[in-house]
Amino acid sequence: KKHKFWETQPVGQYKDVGNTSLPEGPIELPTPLDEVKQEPYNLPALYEWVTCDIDSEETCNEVYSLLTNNYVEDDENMFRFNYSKEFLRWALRPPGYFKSWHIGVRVKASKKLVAFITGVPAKIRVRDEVVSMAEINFLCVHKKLRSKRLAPVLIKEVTRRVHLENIWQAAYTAGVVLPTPITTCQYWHRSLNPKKLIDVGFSRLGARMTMSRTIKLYKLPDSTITPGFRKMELRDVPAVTRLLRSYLAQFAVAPDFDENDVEHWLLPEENVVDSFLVESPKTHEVTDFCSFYTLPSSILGNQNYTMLKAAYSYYNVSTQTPLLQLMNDALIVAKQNDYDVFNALDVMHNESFLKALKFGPGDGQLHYYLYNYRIKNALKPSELGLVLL
Ligand SMILES: COc1cccc(CC(=N)NC(=O)c2cccnc2OC2CCNCC2)c1
Repeated sequence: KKHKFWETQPVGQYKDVGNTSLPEGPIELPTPLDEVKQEPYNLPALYEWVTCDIDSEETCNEVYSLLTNNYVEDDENMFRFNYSKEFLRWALRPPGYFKSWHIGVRVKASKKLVAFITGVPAKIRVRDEVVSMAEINFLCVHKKLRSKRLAPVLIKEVTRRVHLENIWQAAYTAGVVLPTPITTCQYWHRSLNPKKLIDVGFSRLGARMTMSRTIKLYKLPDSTITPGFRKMELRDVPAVTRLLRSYLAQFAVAPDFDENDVEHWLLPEENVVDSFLVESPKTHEVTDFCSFYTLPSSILGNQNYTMLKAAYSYYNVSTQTPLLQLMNDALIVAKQNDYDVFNALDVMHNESFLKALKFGPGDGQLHYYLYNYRIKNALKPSELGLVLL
């Protein structure tokens, strides 16, 4: 029976789709904190819960290795996400984070880490309501422990720990369809190193295309073209926060970033997140912004390469520079830094540049979900202003 677990959860159920009489908002009311289950859920006999201290070099190594060998692969099992240790520390320690939401499962006897799930706190606006949520990510069960029904226990345990902090909603994404997406995004890829992408099977040589013609097709200028285009610095946080908040206001679902959030999520960190802005040479006003995060993938089974260096479009704001030109500069910077591919979802205004900048559609979709929060009508991807890692 499909979704045995999800039919027990406060999420939009298939039977409710289209039922516009149901109000938008929380599906279940909060439980009094003293009625939230105080002890962890039961695990199968040989396993125990552990809170993963991502600051610890040893634990961070264990988390990194578990994900490197057992996390999400593409549909053809040719690539596997390879989040770096510094990326994991960035992703899991935003302002107000809870160590208790970094949850692992160990084998009692060997202490081997065999499963993981995380939450981080976030203020997410849904239409006119700013809701305190947990962003759930990195759900991973070791390949050898699949179909032991561990994932539902991990999800219930992170939910319990989120409830203990008096937070009752969550946001998450998945490549699979569960009850019930708030929107379904298409992902797109822009080749930066077409020769490598074809060699590793990420892309295929187009019909009637030679390799040299393909390399020429994706060639980019050696330097960015927008006057005033530069890396974001700490001093830019107030201006970028203003710019981003007013831009994200147009979307039905978006993060409600304050300056601390912007400093954490958007200040450049090498090999983790890159952010650029346009400072008007005349007025010195910050008029535009673009950013991408770094998420390599292991290449499974290729003689010449082991890693795919991929950039993922993050938050982009255009008020004076055409978004097309701004994103072309982002591609140019990514190419300068030896990225092989630049990925983007068709969220926000991304559709306006995807084809023009020679992105090709990916072969999968990314579904967005809210936990314990009903929205009346599913969104179009262009109404979504939230990018999860
Ligand atoms: C190229 O290596 C891959 C390794 C594993 C999976 C995929 C396909 C895939 N599932 N891609 C995405 O989910 C994706 C495509 C474009 C933009 N963001 C994405 O996912 C992000 C956001 C959700 N968490 C994973 C990273 C590709």
